[in-house]
Amino acid sequence: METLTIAQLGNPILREHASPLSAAQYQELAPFFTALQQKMLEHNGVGIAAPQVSESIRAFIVASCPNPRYPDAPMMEPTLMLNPEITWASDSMEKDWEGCLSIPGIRALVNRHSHIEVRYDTLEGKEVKTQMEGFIARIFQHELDHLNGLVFLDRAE
Ligand SMILES: O=C(NO)N[C@@H](Cc1ccccc1)C(=O)O
Ligand SMILES: [Zn+2]
Repeated sequence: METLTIAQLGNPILREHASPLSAAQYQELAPFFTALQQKMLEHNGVGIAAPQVSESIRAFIVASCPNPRYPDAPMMEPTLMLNPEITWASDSMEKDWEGCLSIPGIRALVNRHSHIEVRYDTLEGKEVKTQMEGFIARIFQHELDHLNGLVFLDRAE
């Protein structure tokens, strides 16, 4: 697999509806997911979606951590989420600043659900159901948008 490059806004791949993964694909994609996380870290990202490196599949990494781009971000273990879905979202919304590795140098205020319940599969094929709030819920919603051909500017207030 050649080195990954991050697609920039204007690249049609960012506007595609990404394809679901079959569980048979999970393990064979392990090297790709390692490269995806590395690419995110190289850019001080707190999340990254597969379509951003031109792989239109339903997978992303949520990896909130304090870094130069988001000094106040909460700490969490970087988590690979396969075939992720929101199963419940609060009526309450909150606005906060977002950026995107595909739209460098631009931040915008985006309204997101304050609390969500989600499901996703792990690389080992285990289904995880959990709830998220605040900045981590925000990152999840931002990444899920990428799987559906949306970017944060589409929702900027
Ligand atoms: O472009 C991506 N992910 O798609 N990375 C974003 C993730 C993100 C999402 C929501 C709020 C802040 C930041 C980043 O700036 O690290
Ligand atoms: Zn993004």
